[in-house]
Amino acid sequence: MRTALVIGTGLIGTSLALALSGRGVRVHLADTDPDRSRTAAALGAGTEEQPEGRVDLAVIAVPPALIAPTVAGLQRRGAARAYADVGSVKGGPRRELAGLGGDTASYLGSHPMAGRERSGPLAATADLFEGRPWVLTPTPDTETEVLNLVLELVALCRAVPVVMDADAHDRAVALVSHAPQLLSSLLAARLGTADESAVRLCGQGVRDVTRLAASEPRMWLDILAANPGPVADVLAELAADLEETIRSLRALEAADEAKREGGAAGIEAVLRRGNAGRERVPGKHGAAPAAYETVAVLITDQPGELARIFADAGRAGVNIEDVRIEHATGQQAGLVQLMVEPVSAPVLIASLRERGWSIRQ
Ligand SMILES: NC(=O)c1ccc[n+]([C@@H]2O[C@H](COP(=O)([O-])OP(=O)(O)OC[C@H]3O[C@@H](n4cnc5c(N)ncnc54)[C@H](O)[C@@H]3O)[C@@H](O)[C@H]2O)c1
Ligand SMILES: O=C(O)C(=O)C[C@]1(C(=O)O)C=C[C@@H](O)C=C1
Repeated sequence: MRTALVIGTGLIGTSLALALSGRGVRVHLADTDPDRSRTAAALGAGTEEQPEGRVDLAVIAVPPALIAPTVAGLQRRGAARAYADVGSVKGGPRRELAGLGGDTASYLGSHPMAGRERSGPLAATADLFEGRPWVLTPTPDTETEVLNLVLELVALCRAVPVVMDADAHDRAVALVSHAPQLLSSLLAARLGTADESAVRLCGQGVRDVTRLAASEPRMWLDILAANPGPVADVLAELAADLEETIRSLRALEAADEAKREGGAAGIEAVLRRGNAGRERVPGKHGAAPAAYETVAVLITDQPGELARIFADAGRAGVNIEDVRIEHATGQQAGLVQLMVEPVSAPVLIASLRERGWSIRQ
């Protein structure tokens, strides 16, 4: 692929444009908001100049409801050899494109399973998709050249291609992406009206489960409106689980010992089912979940502390597999949790202590 046109230079469009530009593709950028394409260009994602002829691949990174009309418009002016979108929902846009009389053979619906709770080009990073699944939904009429160009896009972004049927994809993301977004919002919404004395106690657990609640509501309304049935099905099952869990908790309050035992068994069953589900969540780079050991290091909240800790870990010859930062409320300090291979943990602890770091165990 030599040339690409990215329509919609928000988080996803700019991230993939940065990856393509960084690997030598000439990328043209377009957005209905000129500030966004200007910002993306200033970040090095490509040029705001529009292409003179047809580009190899047009990537449509606009909200789901606008994908089909945008693809159809580009196809009418023969903008590219192939068209791919990156929307979070796949069945609807393909059917809408067919309804608009668009060419479904030169279009391939795709969805990178990577993102974040922030929107816009300033949140973009070139490595956003590295090692992440990127769903492709070809149909029997998809042209081979189109599939190959989109596979090249995925390879240039260092993601892992996964082929799926569009409707099966939509049912899958209802469970692994769309319902989690709503559950995060629902829980965070409870904090909105909670007493300040409760909110000030927020620790890492509630931060983890409410991260997604910071997402852009308009974008998510668009995503959920394009996949309402499968998401409602997941939530209905969860509602049944919640009712069962509430019954168990009420039983734990009962005077009758047998009832309390039944309640405890119900709660334990939920927690164990949770353990089993969590174990199935793939680890980094789509690999099997890894059992890392956590080394917790106290840091002061000042510039360069994180860089220094990473450099010291590097000097100890230890690879950091994952990292989390916990900020202490009202203090200029925090706890950095470094996840490492179990064999590396003692080496890292000894080496960091030697270099003056305070380790929490
Ligand atoms: N945010 C995520 O985590 C994530 C992850 C994977 C896929 N997606 C999908 O990627 C797409 C883009 O999401 P995002 O998070 O980058 O959103 P974003 O809000 O950061 O960016 C969307 C951009 O599209 C522009 N835009 C809107 N209508 C346009 C039009 N008609 N023509 C040109 N530009 C237009 C907006 O001005 C904006 O800059 C969506 O379809 C979303 O479902 C999002
Ligand atoms: O990690 C996040 O912040 C995301 O919300 C990313 C996430 C996801 O649910 O995994 C969100 C929506 C996308 O369509 C793909 C990825």
